[in-house]
Amino acid sequence: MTRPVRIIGAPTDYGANRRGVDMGPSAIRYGGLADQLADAGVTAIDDGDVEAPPAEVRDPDAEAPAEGSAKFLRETRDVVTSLSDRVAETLAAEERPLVLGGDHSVAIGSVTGSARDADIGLVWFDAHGDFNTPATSPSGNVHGMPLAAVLGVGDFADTPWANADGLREENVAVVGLRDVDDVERDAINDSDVTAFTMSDIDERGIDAVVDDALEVACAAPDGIHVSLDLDWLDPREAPGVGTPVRGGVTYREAHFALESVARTGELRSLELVEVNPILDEHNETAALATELAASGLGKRIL
Ligand SMILES: NC(=[NH2+])NCCC[C@H](N)C(=O)O
Ligand SMILES: [Mn+2]
Ligand SMILES: [Mn+2]
Repeated sequence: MTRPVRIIGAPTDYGANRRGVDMGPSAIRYGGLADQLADAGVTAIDDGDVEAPPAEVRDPDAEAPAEGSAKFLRETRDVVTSLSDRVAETLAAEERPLVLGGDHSVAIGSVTGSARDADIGLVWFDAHGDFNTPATSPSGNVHGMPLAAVLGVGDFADTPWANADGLREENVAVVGLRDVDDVERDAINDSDVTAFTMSDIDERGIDAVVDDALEVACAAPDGIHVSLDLDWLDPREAPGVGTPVRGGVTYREAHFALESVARTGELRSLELVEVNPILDEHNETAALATELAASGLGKRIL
């Protein structure tokens, strides 16, 4: 399946704890995305960015819920709703969306768009569970909530714009967990999502864990969405992220995982999130994101 790739930037930082991740799409483009995709042998069309006014431009008090519940949820809704449409239109045109974040809240748009009129699987590569809800979040940051949002977990059951129609917990795998909040841990354990921690990777190796994760996701009939939070990698490899956690996967483990994604032939849509160029070292995290995208889209060593 060599569908053309359509690049869609979602330059938000509403959901993050640190500013700057809204510059992620530029950093990733500047970091060599077009060249990497050419190396992967894919035709890429850059669709520019969805509209996402900087947080300063909006009135943060307008209809904002109380601090600690969900900050900038209204702004997030506006952006992810248009992103969701762009992703769905891209798929309807037989193209493959490549979404560039932005903070991880943009996944609400990518996943709802990808799961519109389709039953999809989801692989979530992340140090974090992103399984909080406005009621359980310790921070109020929506980037810690998108997986719960698309699955309609807890109070997100009453937030239809954030729920993905064609996604079931049984087809969701999270890989690389190492920083999970207490209530979030219970919610993950109570769900039908399959979660693999860094300890699972230590014990079984990246190949066994990624194989299992892909089996969970690829059981869905219409392909998989892959959401790659760059904080999945160890901060030594990916310093340019807002919520770094020690003990992440290595450079080669990450490439291997994305190469495994490409081998399934089931990749429907892909996103790269949480690249923060302000915190980065010479744009290396953005450049790494472009390389991993290429591996996911079929770039091979030989
Ligand atoms: N996409 C991310 N980087 N998420 C980090 C979430 C951190 C923490 N669990 C929170 O809810 O605030
Ligand atoms: Mn994360
Ligand atoms: Mn995340």
